[in-house]
Formats: sequence, C-alpha cells, structure tokens
Amino acid sequence: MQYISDLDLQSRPDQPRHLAIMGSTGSIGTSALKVIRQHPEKFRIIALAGARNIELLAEQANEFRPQYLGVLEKDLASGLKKKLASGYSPEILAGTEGYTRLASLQNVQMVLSAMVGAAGLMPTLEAVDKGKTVLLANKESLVLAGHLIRAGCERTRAVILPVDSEHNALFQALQGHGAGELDSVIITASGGPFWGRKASSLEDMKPEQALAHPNWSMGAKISIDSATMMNKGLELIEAHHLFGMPMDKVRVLVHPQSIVHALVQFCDGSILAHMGVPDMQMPIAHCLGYPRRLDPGLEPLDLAACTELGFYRPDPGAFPCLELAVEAMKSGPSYPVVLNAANEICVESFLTGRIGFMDIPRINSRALEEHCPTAVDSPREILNLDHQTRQRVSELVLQPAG
Ligand SMILES: NC(=O)C1=CN([C@@H]2O[C@H](COP(=O)(O)OP(=O)(O)OC[C@H]3O[C@@H](n4cnc5c(N)ncnc54)[C@H](OP(=O)(O)O)[C@@H]3O)[C@@H](O)[C@H]2O)C=CC1
Ligand SMILES: CC(=O)[C@@H](O)[C@H](O)COP(=O)(O)O
Ligand SMILES: [Mn+2]
Repeated sequence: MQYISDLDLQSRPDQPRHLAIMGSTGSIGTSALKVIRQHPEKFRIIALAGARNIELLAEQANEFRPQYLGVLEKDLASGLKKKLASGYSPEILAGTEGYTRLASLQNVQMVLSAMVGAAGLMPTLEAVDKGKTVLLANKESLVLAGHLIRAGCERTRAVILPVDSEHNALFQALQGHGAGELDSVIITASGGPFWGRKASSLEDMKPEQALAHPNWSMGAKISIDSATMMNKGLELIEAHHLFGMPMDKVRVLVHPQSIVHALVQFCDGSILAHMGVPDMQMPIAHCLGYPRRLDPGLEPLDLAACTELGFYRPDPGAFPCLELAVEAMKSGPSYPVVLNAANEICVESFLTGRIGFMDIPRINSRALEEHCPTAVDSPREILNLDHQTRQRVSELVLQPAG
C-alpha cells in the first residue's frame, strides 16, 4: 500500500499522541475512547466532534477536556455549552466548516475519521491535505473519493491507517510481502442477520430484524448495510483503493463466525489469515498504537473454543447489493458516488418505514441505470453529484414498487 509508509510518529515514541476524534459519539468513537481510557498516558485528545448527541458529547468532553468540540449546527453548540463543567470552556465549532477545521488543527497528529456516511468526506480530505495520520473508519470517504485521497497522501505524505476490521486485518497480513508474491486478497463477510435466506423471504424484513447483527455491535447505517451486504460491496471498493489491488483480485467469502477477518492468497496458492475476536476495539487499538501493539484489554481469542469456522460463496440472488458495488466501481469513478448517495437515502427510508428491505437493492440499481457518467475530479463535483442523486432517489422512494 502506498499510503502506509514510515510514520514520523516513530521518532517520538514516548510523547502522547495528539488526537482529533470525528464522530466520537458513535459506535467507533466510543470504542476508541474505551481503548484510550486504558492508556491515558499515551494520548491527548485535542478535539472531539459529534453531530446531534450533545448529552454524550458533553460527558466525553467533561472527562477528556479537549480544547475543541464540534457539533452539526450552531443551535446545538449553545445547548452543549450549558452541559459543560464550570470553568471548562473549549472552543465549539459547528457544521462542515467547523469539522474541517478540527480535522486540520496544527497540534493534531492523528485524526480518527469515524463519522457516518458522506459527512465524513470533507474532514477526511482536510486531514489528508494537512498531512495527518488518518485512522480511517469512514469507508464512504474512499468510496466517494479514493482517487483524491490517494493523490492527497502522495502530495502531503499523509498516512492512512485502516480501522475497518477487514482492511486492518489485510494491512497486517500484507506486511512484509511484496506485490510479486500476491495473487489476491479476501475479505470476509458475516452474511448479516439474513444469511442463508432466499430473496423472496427478505421482502418483509423489518428494520429491527435487519438491525440485529449476529456478531458486531455497530451504528444503524452500517448494520443495515451488513444486512443487504452493501457493506461488503463498499468494502471491496475500499480495499481496491487502500491496497491498490484490481477489483477482480479482491474477493469476498461469507464467514458467519467473524473470527477470520481477511486473508491473503499468494501466487503459490497458500493463504495467510488474520483472526481475532469480533470487537472493533481490536483494530482501533492497532491503529492508535501503530507501529507498536496496544492491548485493548479484551479477552484474547480462544481458538479451541472456535469449533466451527465456515467459508461460503456469497449468494447474489438474495444480496444483489454486493454485485451492484462491483459493477459501479468498474463503470467509472462517478458511479460509486451515485451508489453511495442512493444507498444512504435508501437505508434512511427503510429505517423510517418508507420502503421495504428489498427495495434497497432495487432503487440503488435504478439510480445506477439512470446515471450518465460525469467528472468527479474535485470535492465540489463529488458533493454536487451526491446532492443531485439524493434528490432523485428521494423521489424514487416515493414511487410505488414495481
Ligand atoms: N461501527 C462499526 O463497528 C464500524 C463502523 N465503520 C464505519 O465507521 C463509520 C461510523 O460508523 P458507526 O460508528 O457505526 O456509526 P454511528 O451511527 O454509531 O455514529 C456515527 C457518528 O457520526 C456522527 N454523525 C451522524 N451524522 C452526521 C453528520 N451529518 N455530520 C457529522 N457527523 C455525523 C454521529 O453523531 P451523533 O450521534 O452525535 O449524532 C456519530 O458520532 C461509518 O462510516 C462506518 O461504515 C467501519 C467498520 C466498523
Ligand atoms: C466490524 C466491521 O468491520 C464491519 O464492517 C463488519 O464487517 C460488518 O459485518 P458484515 O461482515 O456483516 O458486513
Ligand atoms: Mn468491515
């Protein structure tokens, strides 16, 4: 991988790392804070940003006392201020401009990009532009702008450390192996709550069933993406950008136990696997401590207790989103932007009861069919296309299925 090079963090191993956590109130953000609580001497939190959950953000702020906080809107900033401990008055920034400022603060070395969806794009690009080490959970940034992120890293020597469990596993399994040795990489999918079911039985699935992930505790959007397997489609694109692998050399196997996170297949046919308990504190700790290992304080993986480890080919009939993502990536750089925006609207519409579960792949597919390729060479062009697609797909969700 081009992006992951010698970290200059290595030259200051005993200094606390200065962090900005974008999305601190989410599942990844709170898991990161759990890891940091166990190693307080190793980190100094300079900025914490959430969106609407000012109760939790205030709690986190009163505990970690960062100099800066970020929220979605100005009105939320005044509410947040009232919840802060007396005598503690950090600067509170709001909206996309505020978030991008937090991601580019001069005294921040590491930015954890853990906002959900396209909202994570601008802070991620800004952190890259300022040459930060970016702990990247927000896979949507790479789906939307992998080409810009790569170019930015080359220009500024910013470093991306993959937080997403499969990509973190690949990063570890690939270390020390040259491109000439590799055949392909495999990321695993749990299959989600509906693995093994036929497409026809999925039409009536309700949000609470789709949110019930069998192995991982995660935010709502990624949980629905796991249930449709769009998550794995987005992850194929993510792996392509992170590791510079052609799309047809990045594969998916369904592994319902989520113990093996990724595998590397070499040109001699042999396979190296990365295994670990399914808890995001594991890859987050790996990134926070990199290049040293940091103990996340979890129960170590007990292989003797893993009586079954199964691997299966995905079922494209029941989970068409996986193939939609592959096709989008192959069709040109504006297609993944359309797919991501369409999918965000579909997930929100499914969660609020406006469309059924299998309308998610149907409407995503329709959005891709309607799309005429367009330039996505700048953040502005990407955000314009994202916006237009959201408007169009908001109309599609109102039309009766058929
Ligand atoms: N959860 C997981 O295990 C994994 C997650 N990821 C990726 O990490 C990212 C975060 O996922 P997860 O933690 O599950 O998500 P959550 O929904 O749990 O958290 C999302 C975070 O983003 C904030 N947020 C929501 N909307 C906006 C917005 N419009 N602008 C700015 N911030 C916003 C939320 O703030 P608030 O709550 O205050 O409103 C919250 O802090 C996603 O890209 C996901 O794909 C990748 C691998 C695993
Ligand atoms: C924890 C993590 O990295 C998620 O992306 C996870 O992989 C989701 O589970 P699925 O494998 O079901 O998509
Ligand atoms: Mn993942």
